[in-house]
Amino acid sequence: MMATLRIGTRGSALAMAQSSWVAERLEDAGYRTQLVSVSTPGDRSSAPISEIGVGVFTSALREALAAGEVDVAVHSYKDLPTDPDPRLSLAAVPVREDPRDALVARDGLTLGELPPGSVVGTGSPRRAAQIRALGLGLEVRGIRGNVDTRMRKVTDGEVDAVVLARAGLARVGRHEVITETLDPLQMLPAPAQGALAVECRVDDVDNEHLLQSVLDDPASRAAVAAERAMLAALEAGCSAPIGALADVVEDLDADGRVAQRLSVRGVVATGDDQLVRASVAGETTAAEQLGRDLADELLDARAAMLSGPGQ
Ligand SMILES: NCc1[nH]cc(CCC(=O)O)c1CC(=O)O
Repeated sequence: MMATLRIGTRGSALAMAQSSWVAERLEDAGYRTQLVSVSTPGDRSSAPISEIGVGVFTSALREALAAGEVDVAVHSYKDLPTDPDPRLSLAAVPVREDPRDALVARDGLTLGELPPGSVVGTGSPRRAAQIRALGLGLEVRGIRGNVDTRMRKVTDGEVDAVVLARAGLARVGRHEVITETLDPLQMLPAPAQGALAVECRVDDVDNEHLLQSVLDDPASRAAVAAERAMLAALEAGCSAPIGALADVVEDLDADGRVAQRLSVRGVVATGDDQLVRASVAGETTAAEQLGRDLADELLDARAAMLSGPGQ
């Protein structure tokens, strides 16, 4: 008789939706699962993420996994620190949800329809910098809280709109509140947004193979690897004003054959709300190198902008 896989999860609606989704895939493949709730300091605090730190949502789950209290940890990939944990293995990156950001605005409005002076609530420096750079005269106000708390600020009239990950809304079945899905040309998502990271202990090799064979999606893994390598090379955490999005695209190779390539875009805010953008493309098998190349391009472009002729 096979042992039951204990899946560690945070108690939030989003975390429960994500770990239940993973549990269902495993059950469908014939494995028995059990969800084990793990509470984290990030769930208990309402301070800004920039104060409580990267990894606040994920470290308690990782500790429970490393200690053998659970066999599988399911994280929102974008919440994981870039430093690898040598005790753990990234067994699977399941097929990614829509990575884009979404606007939830009063009266069904889109970004372009919000009158100048409208207040957009977001605690994310990445989202704030990109909203300001649109030049629409929108005011950004820092807010935090779970998906429901943030949406309530719109219905209560405290802000005119909020920006949230589309994937988070979709996973909790609330995508109908979205008034506009933001084009990545205007709003590049956080590296790994919309993707899950499924971890197990590094020495739990059978479990690692099982999780990989049932759950891993190589295209999602490659895209996210490039975005995270860019982030790591820029030595920034999840709350930094950095966006990235990699897409697997069909392209013609040197011999005119259709081949899969990875196209990666990145954006960095300079601190005075100017944005620096760059993009690279290459082999999906070289995802991490592509991410590092993109980081180099962004750093060069930023240096050129900061030292260039002022206006
Ligand atoms: N930082 C919190 C967080 N972590 C993951 C998601 C959404 C799901 C995802 O991006 O995978 C969210 C909420 C949000 O950014 O709106």
